[in-house]
Amino acid sequence: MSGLIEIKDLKVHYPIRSGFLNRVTDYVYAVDGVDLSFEEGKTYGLVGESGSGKSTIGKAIVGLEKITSGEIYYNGKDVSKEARKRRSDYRQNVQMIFQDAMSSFNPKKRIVDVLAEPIRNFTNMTPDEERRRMIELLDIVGLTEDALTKYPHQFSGGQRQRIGVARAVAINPKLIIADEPVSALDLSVQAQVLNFMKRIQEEYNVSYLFISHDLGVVKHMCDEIAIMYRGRFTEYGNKEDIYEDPQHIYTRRLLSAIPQIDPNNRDEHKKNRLRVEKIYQENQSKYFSENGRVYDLKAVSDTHSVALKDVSSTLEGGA
Ligand SMILES: Nc1ncnc2c1ncn2[C@@H]1O[C@H](COP(=O)(O)OP(=O)(O)OP(=O)(O)O)[C@@H](O)[C@H]1O
Repeated sequence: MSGLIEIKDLKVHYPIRSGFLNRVTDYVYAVDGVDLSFEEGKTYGLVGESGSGKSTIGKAIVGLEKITSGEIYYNGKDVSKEARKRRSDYRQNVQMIFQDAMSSFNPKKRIVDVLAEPIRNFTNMTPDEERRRMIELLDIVGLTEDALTKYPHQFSGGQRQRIGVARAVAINPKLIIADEPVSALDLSVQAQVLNFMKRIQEEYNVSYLFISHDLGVVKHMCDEIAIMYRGRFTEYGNKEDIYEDPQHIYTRRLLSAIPQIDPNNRDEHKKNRLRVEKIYQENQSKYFSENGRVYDLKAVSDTHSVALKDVSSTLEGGA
């Protein structure tokens, strides 16, 4: 056993019920035999098309989804049964950031209560220590103490997501599952949140499982990458190998959907970035078309590369 947390042959099958008696007639094999080993302070990317099972893996690891079979080893012990217990040592060490902080925060709770919840659940801090910890957490995500008395709706989407990051790291977890953490944000804000996540990693040596459909963001954030297709990993490896020498046809197809822009050509990069941001701001919509092709603007982000995902064929196929 080498990793901090090890996932062995993880399966999550959802029963499909039908008929008058509501009998189980089939299963959705959402996750169907996945192995993953997390080391300290590293970021693992999980990419794949919609419905391939990415979120289900994340939820199963954090204990929000019941696993059908497989093991989760933490400190050398199989904790797959305790993963769903609210206050176990494992649950303290594996936290989650959701795509939309607005829906994961209770709108009636002030930020002081949002941040205090994990601290009170998992630590024995005095009220003074608790407050100091909250101010330290806000500081690391670029916010000040006055945020504590406000409500979630009083912040911008990016600020809320930064508070989500602060809450996830509040009790020093070893692993944070980040499920599409920036895909609901405007392009200009995405990079900011990602940079705060990187800074937190440097400070606390936390590992991330970074779930995204955006290969540009994954390239920027991750050390190791798993490509997922129909509940399984079709390819797994370090970033360089996956991007420079993809072995599997499905990975090649995913990568080729994103035209790469030479990262050394800064002028070109900047010009494209500004162009894409302008298009996004003007359109405020997911898709935009140019020269007969349709592009997915939400697939555009990342501080180092700018790319438009050509989704013409998907749309034509789905129409
Ligand atoms: N509670 C559920 N009951 C039945 N099927 C489910 C349930 N949750 C997810 N699924 C199915 O499991 C499969 C994997 O879903 P999952 O949400 O993990 O995919 P994903 O790769 O995260 O997709 P997306 O990128 O769209 O979020 C899909 O076919 C989905 O419809």
